[in-house]
Amino acid sequence: MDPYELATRNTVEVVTDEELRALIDRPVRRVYTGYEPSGEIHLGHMVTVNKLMDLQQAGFEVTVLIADLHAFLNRKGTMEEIRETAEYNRRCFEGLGLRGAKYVLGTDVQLTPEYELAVLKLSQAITLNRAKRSMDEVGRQMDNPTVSQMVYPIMQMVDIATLEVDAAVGGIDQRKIHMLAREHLPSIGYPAPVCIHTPIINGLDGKKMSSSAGNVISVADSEEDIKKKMKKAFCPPEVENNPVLEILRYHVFPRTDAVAIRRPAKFGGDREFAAYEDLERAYAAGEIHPLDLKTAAAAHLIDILAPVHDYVFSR
Ligand SMILES: N[C@@H](Cc1ccc(O)cc1)C(=O)O
Repeated sequence: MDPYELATRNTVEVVTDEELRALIDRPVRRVYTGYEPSGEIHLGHMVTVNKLMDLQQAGFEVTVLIADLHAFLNRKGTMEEIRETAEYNRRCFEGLGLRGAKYVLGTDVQLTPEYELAVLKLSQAITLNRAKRSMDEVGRQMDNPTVSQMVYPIMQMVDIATLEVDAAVGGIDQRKIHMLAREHLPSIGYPAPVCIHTPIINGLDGKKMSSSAGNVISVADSEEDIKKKMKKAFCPPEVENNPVLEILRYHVFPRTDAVAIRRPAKFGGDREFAAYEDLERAYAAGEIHPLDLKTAAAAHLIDILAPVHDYVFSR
């Protein structure tokens, strides 16, 4: 696959397309994603992990920021609690295939005088209103935001300059922060980053994904857990809001050449798909039973996650 196609497949938006094309022509190109340390690394995180792997294959140098201070500012726990999950998360990302990436812990780069000065400069240029709105889909309990949650997006902007990356990858929920970065980083002497946005996928029940709702599959899940959860997954006969199809599209196809759907002979026997679009078309046409779709998705997901699970927990 050519670098442009690798960079853009399964994205919802690239800002801007021309800038991405120009970047791909440069001999050295750097991209990053930041993650707040999280109790479990799950299918939601894996959408951007897969995109970073695409970009690595497209010749980008990849940095993964484990944003411990950001998690703290966003009221996700004490610094000690967050520190503990940070190391675990790094193992998960490596296990998922992000080897050879540069891993940076937020607190290791965010407490220098230069970083602080950049934060202060930008904080003087950005209105409270813009800062707050940029956190709409990222901040916790934003009906009652803290000052730290206004510092958060500004630090995220300064991360881009500090890590010296040309491009930022994130879910579409990062869009408003990224737009602020594009607008304001030039004022501190740093070029506007190219922004690559991936979709936010639904939980297994078709509702908003959340670890506490238990509607996610994570790296910590065993084969049995995955089977059980997939069996219960919401899988309507249509293409819209279908979490099983989303798993096949964003997690299975990027990591495999072909997906086999096993069907009883009386329903036409097995079928194999080399591209997601073909499978989606067949499903929409009623040629694949939801149960057979689920079984195939579960089997592939197990193949993908079992070695990750082993890597993370075999110590
Ligand atoms: N805002 C990201 C985390 C993040 C933090 C700092 C960054 O520089 C980048 C990303 C999230 O919602 O999880």
